[in-house]
Formats: sequence, structure tokens, C-alpha cells
Amino acid sequence: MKNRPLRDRLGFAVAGWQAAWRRERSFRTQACCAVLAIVALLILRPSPIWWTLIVVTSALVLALELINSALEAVIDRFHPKIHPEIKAAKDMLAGAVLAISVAALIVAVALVTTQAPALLGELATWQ
Ligand SMILES: Nc1ncnc2c1ncn2[C@@H]1O[C@H](COP(=O)(O)OP(=O)(O)OP(=O)(O)O)[C@@H](O)[C@H]1O
Repeated sequence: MKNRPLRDRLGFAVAGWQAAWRRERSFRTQACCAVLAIVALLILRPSPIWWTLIVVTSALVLALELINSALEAVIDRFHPKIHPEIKAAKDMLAGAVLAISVAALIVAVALVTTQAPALLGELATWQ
């Protein structure tokens, strides 16, 4: 199974996104938020640093949610019973997703509050 061609490996990665989309409501919500963030970038047309910040934080949220979902799936497969250690592990994974999600939200609020006034000013001069 190791060292498969790039096309195969890309296929596995896309299959991973599809599985997360099908199985995880959190992933669907976060993917929709990422799309909204890209739409906001297209409307606000900020400087490249904002594009970088939004794209990197959105990708981090999605990547961490994928890792969280993958680890939960493995945990549930090998230890489906209730256990305090599993609770701690899953809660820590959820905490990791929450940490990056809060950071992404702060970046999104900063983008809108700093860039929207310029766009509104631009629109006002057109009238
Ligand atoms: N086997 C278990 N033993 C003890 N507690 C558990 C166990 N499985 C889940 N929990 C508790 O339930 C919470 C939710 O776990 P679950 O596996 O349902 O994740 P989820 O709702 O899919 O979360 P996420 O949205 O992060 O994917 C965990 O954070 C943990 O506190």
C-alpha cells in the first residue's frame, strides 16, 4: 500500500474529505464557513496578507477537524465502551478544534471590521 502514485494518493485524500462531509456535521459547518470566508474575501478584496490569514486559518480548522474525526473513528473502532481516558482524549481533541476555531473567528471579525468601512466608502462615492 505504500508509495502509491500521486493520483491514487490524491484520490485517498479526496475520499477522506468526502467521508468527513458525509459523517461529520461539524466538518460540514466548518466547510460552509470557509466558503463564506472566501466569498467575503472576493467582496472585500483586501490585501494579500488577509487572503493568507483567512486561507491558512480556514485550512487549519478543516485539517484539525479531519484529524479529530479520524482519531475519534479509530478510538470508537478499537474501544467502543465508555472510559474516562477516552473521554479525556476526545475532549482534548474537541479543545484543539475549538482553539483554532476561535482564532479563525477573531481573524474573520478583524477582516470585516477593518476592511468593510473602505468598501462602504467606495460604494458611497459611486452614488
Ligand atoms: N467512549 C467514550 N467514553 C467516555 N466519554 C466519551 C466516549 N465517547 C464520547 N465521549 C464523550 O462524548 C463527547 C462527544 O463524543 P463524540 O464521539 O460523540 O464526538 P462528536 O460529538 O462526534 O464530536 P465532534 O463534533 O468533536 O466530532 C466526547 O468529547 C466525550 O466527552
